[in-house]
Amino acid sequence: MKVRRILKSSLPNLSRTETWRDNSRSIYCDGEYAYVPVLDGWPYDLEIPERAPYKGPGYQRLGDTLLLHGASPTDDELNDLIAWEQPACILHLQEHAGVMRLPKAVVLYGKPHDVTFSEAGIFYTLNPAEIMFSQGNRREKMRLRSLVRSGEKVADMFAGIGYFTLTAAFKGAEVHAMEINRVSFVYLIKNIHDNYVSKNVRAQCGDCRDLLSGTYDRILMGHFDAVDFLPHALAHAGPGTILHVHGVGDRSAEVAAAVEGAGFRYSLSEHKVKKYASRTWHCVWDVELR
Ligand SMILES: C[S@@+](CC[C@H](N)C(=O)[O-])C[C@H]1O[C@@H](n2cnc3c(N)ncnc32)[C@H](O)[C@@H]1O
Repeated sequence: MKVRRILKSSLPNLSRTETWRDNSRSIYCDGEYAYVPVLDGWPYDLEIPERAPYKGPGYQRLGDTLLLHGASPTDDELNDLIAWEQPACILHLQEHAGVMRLPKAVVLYGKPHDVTFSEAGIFYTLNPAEIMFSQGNRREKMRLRSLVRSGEKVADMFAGIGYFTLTAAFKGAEVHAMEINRVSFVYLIKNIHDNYVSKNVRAQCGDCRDLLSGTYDRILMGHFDAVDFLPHALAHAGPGTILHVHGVGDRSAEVAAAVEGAGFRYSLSEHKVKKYASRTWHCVWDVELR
């Protein structure tokens, strides 16, 4: 592979739009130097051997931090991954525990820290050792983006660091974001500010059951136990309100029973968000009240 050798410290000044740069290949770093792949026909400093592709366990990248799920990697797999991705930190996520879905993470390499990354034009900052971020919800965020209309009054009962709040605010909705975990709430406020949607979001730290107020056009219930919170959500809904109720497995009958119990006529549709376990899906039920 033909490369130009530059100081690693000057990487932030290197533009992706340099005409000589081969963006289809990754930059290789070794010590204080970075080796930037060069397109055919352009001057280069040296040729280095093609790297064998990484074949170890799958991982998720958030900024400069890698997250591994499932079985622990062997030492060889870990070393291959470090050489391949050159991360600052690698975490092995074992579970998301309790109602706050707090990650239980073992640090395999480096030191956990705040990471910033963008997804579909929205910037997120969080510390992945303290807060969950599911990239599997990306399709659901895109779906929400296509549904939300400017000026809608939206409640996000489980806002986390802003996964759905920011998406709705970007579409011009007036979002009431509620989050019980103080650590997540600090990131939520930062992410609202950093994405310039402060005028569209009212964020409150506390239990959504106590914070819901008035009637909403749309209610986002992004928690696996959302069905249990339906009576509280329905007390702040009216004809025309749309609820997005998340859950694992088939809980549509429970959703229907809660909505009927509150005296509403409704239409209900199910959407798959991501695979949760073999033959079990994380689903969202859209309920439109009449
Ligand atoms: C699954 S996480 C984040 C959900 C996010 N919408 C997503 O799609 O990834 C659920 C969040 O709900 C928060 N939470 C749990 N119970 C809550 C409650 N009663 N009121 C407000 N927030 C709550 C947790 O702290 C957590 O940040």
